[in-house]
Amino acid sequence: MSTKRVSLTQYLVEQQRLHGHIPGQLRLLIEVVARACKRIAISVNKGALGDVLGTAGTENVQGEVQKKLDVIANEVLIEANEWGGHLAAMASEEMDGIYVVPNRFPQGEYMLLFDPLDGSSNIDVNVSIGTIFSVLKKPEGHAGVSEEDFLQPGHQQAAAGYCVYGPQTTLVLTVGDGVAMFTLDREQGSWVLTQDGVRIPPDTKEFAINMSNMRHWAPPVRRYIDECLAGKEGPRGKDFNMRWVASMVADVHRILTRGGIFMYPWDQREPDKPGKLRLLYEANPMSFLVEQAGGAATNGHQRILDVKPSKLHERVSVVLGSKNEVERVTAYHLEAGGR
Ligand SMILES: O=P(O)(O)OC[C@H]1O[C@](O)(COP(=O)(O)O)[C@@H](O)[C@@H]1O
Ligand SMILES: [Mg+2]
Ligand SMILES: [Mg+2]
Repeated sequence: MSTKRVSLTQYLVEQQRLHGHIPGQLRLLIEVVARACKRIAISVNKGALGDVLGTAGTENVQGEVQKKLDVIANEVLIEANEWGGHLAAMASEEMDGIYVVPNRFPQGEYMLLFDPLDGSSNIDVNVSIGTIFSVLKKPEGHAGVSEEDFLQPGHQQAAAGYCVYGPQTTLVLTVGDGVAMFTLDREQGSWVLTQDGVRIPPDTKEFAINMSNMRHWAPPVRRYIDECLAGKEGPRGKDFNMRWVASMVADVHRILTRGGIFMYPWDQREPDKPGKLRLLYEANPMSFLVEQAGGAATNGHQRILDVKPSKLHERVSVVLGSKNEVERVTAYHLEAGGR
């Protein structure tokens, strides 16, 4: 496919018609999500002019202080999608339970999960933030929809993606046939395909981790980072670079663009929590994208996409990116046993 002015709609129609990858309902659902992201991008760009910075004065179910944009982005996604007619229910980082689409709206067979605003700590300092989403099919065989229906392993996702609000606004998408990137053309108001068949190189010299947590890490993570830090003279025989944006969307976008490894591992500050990031609407969609681009994603012990969730806001340890590095970190965990 030529990358010359192919719109998101054209790309999706092609996926639907020529390759038979996606049903019509899913195509339209993705278009609604993309439209919502455009609206969120407008609010993000307004910043102080739109009175969207700062805290909302409320907390979400996970005890995190909500920023105004967390709340705005959540509302935009719900409002856009409940009219779409393709959904049975939605779930979000910012909502305690699931949101069943009321029956005054048209009903559909999909379920949408999202982190409406990822990288909240970067909103007020004008650093890249994003929206992450995951699409599941509602299980057949029963009427209605419950929280239980959302607890599917990530390999069952029908589609996943994110939108990064940075120097450019970019939508990154997979429907299970590779990864495509679309850049928002603000003058035209349209998403233009700017990269198809995204590939993550298997090797890298760049890692992303919050180093301030080093003293709390488990030994396998410590071992991996120590070896990277030892550089040319160490066991890896090469110098490594480090990047940490602290917006998962931006860190994963860099990895999809030029490779690297991203880790938010379990640590001993809260030993009962498997990690900081959420499985269903952060780790799963990102893992689907990374695998579709030839990378790997594990929780240190197993493929993230094979983890069977037990609750909606479940957390997970995350190691993702360049395949050979992710396999190395996973091997260190398996050798060490335990965490
Ligand atoms: O501030 P820390 O500990 O480095 O954590 C950064 C991580 O937290 C997150 O911001 C969590 O996402 P939310 O902003 O959606 O809560 C990730 O995007 C990022 O990777
Ligand atoms: Mg997040
Ligand atoms: Mg968030």
